[in-house]
Amino acid sequence: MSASRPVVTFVTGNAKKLEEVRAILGGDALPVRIVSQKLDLPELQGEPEEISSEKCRLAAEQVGGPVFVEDTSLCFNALGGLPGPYIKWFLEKTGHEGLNNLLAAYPDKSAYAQCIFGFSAGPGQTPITFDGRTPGQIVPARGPTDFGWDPVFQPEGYSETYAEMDKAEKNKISHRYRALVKLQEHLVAHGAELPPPAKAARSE
Ligand SMILES: O=P(O)(O)OP(=O)(O)OP(=O)(O)OC[C@H]1O[C@@H](n2cnc3c(O)ncnc32)[C@H](O)[C@@H]1O
Ligand SMILES: [Mg+2]
Repeated sequence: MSASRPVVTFVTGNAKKLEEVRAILGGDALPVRIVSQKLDLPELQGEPEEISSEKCRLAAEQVGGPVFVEDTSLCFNALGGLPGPYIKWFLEKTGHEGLNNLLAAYPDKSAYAQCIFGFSAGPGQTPITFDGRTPGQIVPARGPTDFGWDPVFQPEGYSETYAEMDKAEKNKISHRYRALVKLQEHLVAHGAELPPPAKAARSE
């Protein structure tokens, strides 16, 4: 039975994102089957919503069927929301310490993590976006360093950084969780209308 469910491909080059998306979405409750494909898609400059939407449009063309992607931003309030969608490059070039140093001149260390999922029913189908935000503070790095900027982000109301938190705990309050709940609702409501699996989608 599960083999005939429409297939939706999560396109990402990031294994940790995939791990969290799988953990949050869980097993068989959806009317669609989620598979994944590792593609490094070009990302435009612009507002996070446009980046996610355009990334999704390209993913749908490349995969040739229903897809979703996500784009994650880390936004510092003192810097008007930067680095925002460019956090990947800031992190890569300056590291955790550099991210803290960016805020050295400002008393306001508040930030928010934002995740925007883009979903498209297939090539030529306009992407829909679903966003989720978690507010917090930028702090000196604490905890394991296996996922991006997790060690420097301490969510509001918690004394641990994302990195120090239990994975399950992070997944209950994270920006990714909050956005994914909305995508999940959409898939529950409309997933069965998607075309049945035609081309076998790749899974990894
Ligand atoms: O292929 P895609 O899905 O684009 O994967 P990516 O790693 O390029 O991801 P983004 O373009 O969304 O860039 C977001 C950056 O933030 C990091 N990141 C994403 N989600 C995170 C999270 O929940 N905690 C910590 N770091 C995260 C990620 O490793 C990137 O460096
Ligand atoms: Mg990317």
